[in-house]
Amino acid sequence: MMTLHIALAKGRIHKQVMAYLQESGYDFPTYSEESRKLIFADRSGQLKVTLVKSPDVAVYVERGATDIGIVGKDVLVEECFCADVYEIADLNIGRCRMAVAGVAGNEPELTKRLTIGTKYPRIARQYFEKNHYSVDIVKLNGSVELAPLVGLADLIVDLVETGSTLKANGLEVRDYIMDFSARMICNPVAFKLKKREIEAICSVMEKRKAAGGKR
Ligand SMILES: Nc1ncnc2c1ncn2[C@@H]1O[C@H](COP(=O)(O)OP(=O)(O)OP(=O)(O)O)[C@@H](O)[C@H]1O
Ligand SMILES: O=P(O)(O)OC[C@H]1O[C@H](OP(=O)(O)OP(=O)(O)O)[C@H](O)[C@@H]1O
Repeated sequence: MMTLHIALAKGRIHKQVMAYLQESGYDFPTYSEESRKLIFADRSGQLKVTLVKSPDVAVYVERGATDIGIVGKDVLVEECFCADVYEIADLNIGRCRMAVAGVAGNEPELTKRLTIGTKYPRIARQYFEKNHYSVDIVKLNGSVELAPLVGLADLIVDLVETGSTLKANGLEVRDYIMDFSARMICNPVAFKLKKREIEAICSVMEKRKAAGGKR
């Protein structure tokens, strides 16, 4: 077997996937959640894992720097990565929904041009265009829930899982746009050359999915 190189989206996804891999018997001697290292080899030589920022996962895979990658579908849709990599599995982890939200009980005047705060400008623009709203999109990089509280935006478009961040900040969902989960993507050349290795890792992840995707 050849070594399979995987790019994992840093954050929730890498933590969950590394826990799965370790529970499934892969041993990464130099890995810990706190480590500042970015690349980890498994003792058996089967896997090498690289931690990268979410929007970069498909870049590494597309260019063949890694064979496969694991990243949220939200990022793939926003970055429009679909043509040059294969999406080979829905891992059923990192499940969340993209929602439009605003200050609870405070509906904005829909006839005026609305300002929308979001980490996902493309998804937000498409949604409001489809619904015939005229909007200004303000691209933010996190803590998006703050924007309507300080007058930076009328509404936000952001991910919701439990709803606790919205609730803690006095916001409510106005509409749901799409559901998302983590996907495995593959470089087309690696898909041919490392078929066996890719099938092996897919079956490890499938077992976890069948077990309910819980740690
Ligand atoms: N609250 C959530 N619950 C479940 N999955 C989530 C949640 N927020 C995000 N995700 C999913 O996990 C992926 C990674 O999100 P995470 O917040 O860990 O990283 P990130 O936002 O890229 O990190 P940062 O912006 O801090 O660099 C997202 O792209 C999405 O698919
Ligand atoms: O519905 P909940 O379970 O509360 O989860 C939703 C929150 O999780 C994500 O933020 P994250 O923790 O990634 O922080 P960020 O604001 O830095 O992106 C998302 O952007 C929401 O803010």
